Amino acid sequence: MGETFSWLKGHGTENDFVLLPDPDGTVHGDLDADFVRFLCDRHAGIGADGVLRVIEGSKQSYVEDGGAWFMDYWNSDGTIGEMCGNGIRVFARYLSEAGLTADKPIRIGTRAGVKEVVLNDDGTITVDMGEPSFPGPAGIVVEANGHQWPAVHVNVGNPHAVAFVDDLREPGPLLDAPRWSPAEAFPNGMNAEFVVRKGPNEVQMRVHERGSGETRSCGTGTCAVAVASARAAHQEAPVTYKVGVPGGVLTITWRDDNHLEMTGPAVIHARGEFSRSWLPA
Ligand SMILES: N[C@@H](CCC[C@H](N)C(=O)O)C(=O)O
Repeated sequence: MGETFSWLKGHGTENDFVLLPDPDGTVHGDLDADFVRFLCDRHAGIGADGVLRVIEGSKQSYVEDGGAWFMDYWNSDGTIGEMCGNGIRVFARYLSEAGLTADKPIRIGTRAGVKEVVLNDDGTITVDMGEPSFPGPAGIVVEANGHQWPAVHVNVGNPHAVAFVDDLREPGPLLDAPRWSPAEAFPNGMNAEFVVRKGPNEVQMRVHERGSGETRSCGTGTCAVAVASARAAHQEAPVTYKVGVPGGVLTITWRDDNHLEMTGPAVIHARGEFSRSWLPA
């Protein structure tokens, strides 16, 4: 059967990931884009929106402070994202179920810095997502299927364009990545969120993720949407939003220390062994 490696699958509000345990970094070395694309392929591979390689913080060389455990996150098209909000909850769930940590909080390193993650008694997981920033410029426009909307740039470790729409059907099928102008607003691409307000502290959104297409949820996207919604309504921190996505609901608090706190579910729902001899030639 050749050399095998173990994998798991997990999801957070139906944003799904292949996890690759690689504690000392010797199982997968440097992941490559072709391998990630194959793993995420829903027909020929295992199928997922992204890959999370699980490596000890001291065994990785991507960032200075890798935390106790480092989340090596990849989008399904083989590109790297700085941060993944749903992924980090799934990552923490795996660490806990595998008995790899009992820390409270768990310090998880990402390419957007170390995040503190707490497993709550009610089964949810809370992540300190850090401080948002609003790099601008003013006057950003997002376009999909011939429709255009004004958008705001919110960075929560990765870049988001948040656009308020009248109806979530307005953007149409998000088969292609939404475009934006001016071009320099997002030099490294962006994740696009389309949002409708449901109540004073409740919104519903769709997301097209950079590198993964339209997904059923995006944790960093819900953070960007919560803070953009609060600012649009002239609400000040602390404020809590329920953010609905096609795959569930996340609770986002913009704390008075300016940090965003994300709480939501995460499950591991499959595991297996894979032989490298099964990889396409
Ligand atoms: N699904 C994620 C975001 C993953 C990264 C994103 N596609 C990017 O390239 O920035 C989440 O839950 O935050």
